[in-house]
Amino acid sequence: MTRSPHPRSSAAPSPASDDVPAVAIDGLIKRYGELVAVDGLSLTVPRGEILGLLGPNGSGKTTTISCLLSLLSYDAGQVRVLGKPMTPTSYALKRRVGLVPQEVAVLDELTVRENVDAFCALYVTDRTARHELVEEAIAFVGLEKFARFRPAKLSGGLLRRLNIACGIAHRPELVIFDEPTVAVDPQSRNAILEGISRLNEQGATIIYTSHYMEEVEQLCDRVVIMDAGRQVAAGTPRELTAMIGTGDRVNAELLAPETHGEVFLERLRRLEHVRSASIDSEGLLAVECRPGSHNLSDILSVLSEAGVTVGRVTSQPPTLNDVFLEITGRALRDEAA
Ligand SMILES: Nc1ncnc2c1ncn2[C@@H]1O[C@H](COP(=O)(O)OP(=O)(O)OP(=O)(O)O)[C@@H](O)[C@H]1O
Repeated sequence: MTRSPHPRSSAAPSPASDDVPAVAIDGLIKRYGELVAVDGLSLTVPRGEILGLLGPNGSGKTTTISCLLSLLSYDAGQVRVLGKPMTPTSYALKRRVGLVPQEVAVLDELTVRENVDAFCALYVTDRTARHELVEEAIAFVGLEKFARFRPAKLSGGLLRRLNIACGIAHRPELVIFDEPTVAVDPQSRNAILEGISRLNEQGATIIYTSHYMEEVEQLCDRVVIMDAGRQVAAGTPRELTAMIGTGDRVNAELLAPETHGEVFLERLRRLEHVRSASIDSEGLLAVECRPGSHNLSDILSVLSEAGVTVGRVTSQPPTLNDVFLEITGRALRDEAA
């Protein structure tokens, strides 16, 4: 997705309407029988933002999106999109929003071009205008060479790109991506993330749901972390990682780990900036530091004094997974396939 630029969203916000958030959700509750899938969620997305909704499978992201678009009824709460209440029959409002759903939703009997045209026709009736929009959307996702192909001939990554073209061809002001990179090869994944950034640069507000914290960290201005239908934390990736008690993680590959006792681990744990130290079954030493500065040389000195020889040493700043772990006691990845 690196070809011709997609022009600014057709109804780019006027300066006056910039004050109206793209999305305002207040006290949303959605139950499926006994199960509370969304539990009192409130969320505001200012215009121009890329908001990441991050949470493990089943945390309520898709249900939130479906309620937001009035594709599902809900039990309590209010939803306003681009300043207006969203209802099942808000057709004019829906024209200003694009959804790229989690499951690829295209028509098998139509070609790539016909698919994009069919989705665009839901919102744009004028054929000439639509022709231009369709060609732009196909170029935007880099599918020009495949325009005459049917979906069955496309790889998983290309199918995802077609799914995106179908969701954005009508140039929506707000675009919602629901886990668009699941089961996608790295090249297509990068192309998708790049394309989303470009859409945002051209004026679209983005909501991006994912259980891949790396993508959310890379792409999003602000992140809302969900668990069991609730918002458990919100902020920029930097704010979120700064608010927890975990600092950098130092990992060191221990050579002949079986020859070392536990004594040096105890010494490491006594260092002022060390929060925890452990060795996994493969002989990898993991030292979790406290936030702020830490002294790698202290750690290496303890190892050297104890006669421990190390291979590769790495140091990583805290991630959104650490944030999730600290708040919920579970890792995002445990539940995310
Ligand atoms: N139609 C439904 N009927 C009953 N329960 C449902 C239905 N859809 C979703 N759920 C349940 O609601 C909860 C939230 O699901 P939802 O799909 O919104 O989560 P998610 O964070 O989007 O996860 P995923 O990435 O797996 O889709 C889960 O426990 C799920 O099993």
